[in-house]
Amino acid sequence: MAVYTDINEIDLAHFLKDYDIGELRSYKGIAEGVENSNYLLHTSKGSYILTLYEKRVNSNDLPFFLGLMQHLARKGISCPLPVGQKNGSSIGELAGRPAAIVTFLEGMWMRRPTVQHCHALGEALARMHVAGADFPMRRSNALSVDGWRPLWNNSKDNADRVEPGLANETEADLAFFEAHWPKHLPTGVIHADLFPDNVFFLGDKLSGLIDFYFACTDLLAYDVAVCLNAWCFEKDHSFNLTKGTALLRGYNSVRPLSVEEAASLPILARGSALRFMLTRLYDWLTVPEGSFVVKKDPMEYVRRMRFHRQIKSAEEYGLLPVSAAS
Ligand SMILES: Nc1ncnc2c1ncn2[C@@H]1O[C@H](COP(=O)(O)OP(=O)(O)OP(=O)(O)O)[C@@H](O)[C@H]1O
Ligand SMILES: N[C@@H](CCO)C(=O)O
Repeated sequence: MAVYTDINEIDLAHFLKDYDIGELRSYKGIAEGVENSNYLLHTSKGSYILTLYEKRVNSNDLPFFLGLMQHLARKGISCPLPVGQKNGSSIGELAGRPAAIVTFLEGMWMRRPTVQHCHALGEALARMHVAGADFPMRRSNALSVDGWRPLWNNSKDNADRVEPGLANETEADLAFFEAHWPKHLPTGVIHADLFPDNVFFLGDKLSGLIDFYFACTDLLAYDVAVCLNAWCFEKDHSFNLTKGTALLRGYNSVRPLSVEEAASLPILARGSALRFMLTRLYDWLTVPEGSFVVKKDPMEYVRRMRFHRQIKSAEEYGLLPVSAAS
């Protein structure tokens, strides 16, 4: 569960004096999430989410994350809106942690996304990319190709404990990406972690995007690749072509991928599978048993890496040829 930092009602009431969100009626920790501590607040003015940023979030990045949510919300993207303090700042401190309050989004995330959900997700992702185009701040992606080797160096000696041969397999992939990673594709603001648990729906209608704490400036098509990995594989690890087609069709209906982006999709999908394998592997090997962090299975993403190695073109993910798509 993700409540690493405990708060008490006295400190919370004191913290809330800096905000104009009414009287506190109740608060409770939210079990979901991995990175930060989240609380649901009910006040006389409504419901809010209080986030205490834990060690893995660099407080220097908070103005980017919170500024981005403000920018996207202003452009009509449904995402949490940071609530300003009376002095205008959106970042405070509580229990020794940087903390922020954002508006509560209605909806729930889909444990088993359908083809319709994948289509809606593709559309929403493209809308977010378009809305982010004039966001003035930049943040480089610490978890792109240059960041993978340092991350890998922490795990490589123990990787074969997860599966014999994984160390050599990963080394070969890293060398491949370092030599071939695309550099000249369109860039902009990407979410970089738009998994189903970060997308809320009310029925089949997408109601909002949350968790912008990996957002950064990077290749837009990389975000599409992350979503293909996160949304279009089934529990038995097979790729669902119908879901891939729906996701890409949804995306293309708002922001058509260029020919170059489409051609790079296989390497981007393979690279983003490696990125999630590496962070999962690190947690798998380092987070002690019985800790609050829910460890996710790195092998799920090793299987995806193997799948993407066989892919020759974006059509195999369901991208329709340009003439058929229009
Ligand atoms: N604005 C919001 N409105 C409604 N619920 C929210 C909101 N923000 C967060 N939550 C709830 O808190 C949970 C955890 O949030 P979030 O995903 O941001 O946490 P996290 O620790 O950064 O997790 P991770 O990075 O592992 O996805 C969500 O699954 C959701 O239940
Ligand atoms: N979405 C990530 C975890 C949190 O960012 C994963 O599934 O590995």
